[in-house]
Amino acid sequence: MSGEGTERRADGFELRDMHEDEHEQWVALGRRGFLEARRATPAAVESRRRAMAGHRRRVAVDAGRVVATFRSYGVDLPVPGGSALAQAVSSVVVAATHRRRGLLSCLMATDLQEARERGDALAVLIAAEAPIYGRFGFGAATEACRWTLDARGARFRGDPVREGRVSLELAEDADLVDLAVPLHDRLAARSPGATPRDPRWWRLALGLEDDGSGTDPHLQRPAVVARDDVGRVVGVLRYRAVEREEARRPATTAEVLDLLADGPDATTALWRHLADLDLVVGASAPFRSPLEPLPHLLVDERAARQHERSDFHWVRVLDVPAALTARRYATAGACVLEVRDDAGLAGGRWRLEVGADGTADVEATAAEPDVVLPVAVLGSVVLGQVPLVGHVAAGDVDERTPGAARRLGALLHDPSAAVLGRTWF
Ligand SMILES: CC(=O)SCCNC(=O)CCNC(=O)[C@H](O)C(C)(C)COP(=O)(O)OP(=O)(O)OC[C@H]1O[C@@H](n2cnc3c(N)ncnc32)[C@H](O)[C@@H]1OP(=O)(O)O
Repeated sequence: MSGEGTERRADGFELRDMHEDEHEQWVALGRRGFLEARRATPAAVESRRRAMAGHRRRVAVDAGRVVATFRSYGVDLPVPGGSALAQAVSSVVVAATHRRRGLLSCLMATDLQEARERGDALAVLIAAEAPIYGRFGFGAATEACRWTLDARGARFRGDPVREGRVSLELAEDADLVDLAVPLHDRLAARSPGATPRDPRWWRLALGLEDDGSGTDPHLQRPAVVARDDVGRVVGVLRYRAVEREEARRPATTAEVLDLLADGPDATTALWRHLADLDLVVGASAPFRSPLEPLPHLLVDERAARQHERSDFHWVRVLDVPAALTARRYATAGACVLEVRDDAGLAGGRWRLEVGADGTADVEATAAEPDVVLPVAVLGSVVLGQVPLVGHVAAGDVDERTPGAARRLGALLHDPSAAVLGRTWF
């Protein structure tokens, strides 16, 4: 270290907090790093500055130029039945001229160490590519997929709209910020891994504020709000038409931008609304949970299809007792688990004891372990969405007591459908 918070590497690169006058370089590097075609407008540069205020922003600097960026900030990450203090990691970019020289590795090591020292239980991110983060102890903890609905073939089993339990109304973009924020927060609180969306998130998504991501405020994006019989907002749907015509017949698809639904009536009403649109042959909804109930709403379940299923949130455990006691469990049980962590942050041997009320006690122990697993596997299963059984079958889990991995898997599993959606940390 040379100076507070500054590290000068043998190759001369300086790793340190970003100076405020380097913000424009930060934004430019980010846009180049993600191969975006458009330069950031001055409004977008300012918007990014506001968005990142209060976040930890680290850079690598080579001869006065910012060549790498790394941002992190604290979130209350929803976990089954509660939430855990977590470090959200974002804006990870190394200039194309400076890659594979260990810059990300240095920035990540410092950030995870600081998060651990601050007392964060977890770190979380959304990976640009799957091979990047496993080496840092992250495991894929939620999955997302694209659901398509063949509107012409879709017949729904019930009709909650006609029964009057949910009513739909058109909404203007400007009104949606106030309507959607409380609904999303309510749903996210019970959705492991859900990413926070503050009013600014919505203003950007709605094109009411420019962050340079190219959201065009002139595009038509119809929006519908669902209310229950006492007028409470229980659903928000936004979509855009992807127009096509084949042989003088419409082949347009409704691409879902947001579909937030609290309960089966709202879920059915919003999917039915998409299926009933005129001039549209189908709906396509990216970044949804694979547990979306859509097929179960239909007479012909095959009118709904899952595509592009893939990892979404990646989680790294920083503090095993804090991570395991933050969540609730569906069944009682006990297990001694040994966590292996090459980075020396979270390794150890712990006795997990879950009581009948679903809360856990976790204590360090010298007892022989029932199960030995790498920290990345624990990160993958700690939100309850990814089953342990797949990791066992892959040989990543060392089961020392017969049947213990299956019992631990049953303790950790929480099959609640995550609220995902287009999102960013
Ligand atoms: C949370 C987020 O922000 S996700 C966004 C990630 N950013 C991007 O995808 C933008 C484009 N890519 C980049 O900017 C860079 O390639 C980064 C940030 C992904 C990696 O930065 P680098 O400084 O090159 O990583 P670093 O040199 O520390 O690599 C460490 C190891 O990871 C491997 N690695 C890094 N990136 C990748 C990748 N995309 N695919 C496969 N392996 C990778 C390296 O090969 C290296 O392996 P080794 O130790 O066996 O030699």
